[in-house]
Amino acid sequence: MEVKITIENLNKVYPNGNHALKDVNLEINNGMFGLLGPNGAGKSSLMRILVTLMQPSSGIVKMNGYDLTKDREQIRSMLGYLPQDFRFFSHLKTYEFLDYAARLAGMKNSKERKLAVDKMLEEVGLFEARDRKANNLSGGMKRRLGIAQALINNPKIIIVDEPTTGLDPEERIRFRNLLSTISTQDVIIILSTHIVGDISSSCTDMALLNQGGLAFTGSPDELVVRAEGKVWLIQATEAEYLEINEKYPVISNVPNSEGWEIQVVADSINGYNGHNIAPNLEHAYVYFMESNLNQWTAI
Ligand SMILES: Nc1ncnc2c1ncn2[C@@H]1O[C@H](COP(=O)(O)OP(=O)(O)OP(=O)(O)O)[C@@H](O)[C@H]1O
Repeated sequence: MEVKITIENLNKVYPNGNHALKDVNLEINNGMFGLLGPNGAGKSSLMRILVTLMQPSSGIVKMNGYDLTKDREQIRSMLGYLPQDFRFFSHLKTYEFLDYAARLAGMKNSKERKLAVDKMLEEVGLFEARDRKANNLSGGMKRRLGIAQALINNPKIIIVDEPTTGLDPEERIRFRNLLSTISTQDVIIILSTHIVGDISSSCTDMALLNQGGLAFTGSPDELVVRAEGKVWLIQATEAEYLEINEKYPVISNVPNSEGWEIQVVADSINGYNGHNIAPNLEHAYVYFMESNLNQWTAI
């Protein structure tokens, strides 16, 4: 079944006057959707509104036709949420914790619950660890238990806030692959992150938030296209390198026999010995962040 979220003219102004979301318009369909932006961009504010933990100041959000502010019961039954600072009760074992989450989600029949908990533990690769204290699991395992509790109620919309922060690369990849697998099951997964790599490898669509405003929506590939002709590979002497470092955002620097081979993101590199190379999403993100926002006309 198709799932759909529409967000119209969404604003959030905190009581102290902080305007955290400014006229956000967005449509999200089945699959994995990446919400990318630097710290303070408004990602968590948007997530908290979507999971009904916070009211918007104005605007309309609909999920499969249900209105976020009027149909809270229906909306909540569709949602699974993994917050950024997810914690466990220290005394619970892994399966006890998931059983508890299942009860909270309204699964009353204990036999059915046990089946669902075991199945979910298998799915997230924690069945072997089911008797371990949840608190003693590794960082990656804790995140996987976090996603398990978000999924136990078969939600149609799964919202995951900064899920890979603090994970080592192997755990990060494993977690991303898990989300990718889930995203094929007729659900929407919204993944909020400031880590570009989380988006490029797994999301079909994305949005870029900056200072509360939506600066880009589309596929990661469409964002990359915007940086075409803006990424340069320069062969520089030591003195040039220092100069270039002052002028442009340097993406990478590799020493070689003639000095440095440097990647920079810039509209042009007057006078230096360099040529354009194909951009990737990280380049595009840096280009976007460094450019004047006016060049990136809001959609
Ligand atoms: N409870 C609050 N009261 C006042 N201002 C807030 C509150 N929560 C967030 N803000 C402000 O709103 C803006 C957006 O914050 P938000 O946490 O949504 O951004 P974010 O993109 O999730 O960043 P981070 O990754 O750092 O959490 C920031 O300027 C922040 O200081």
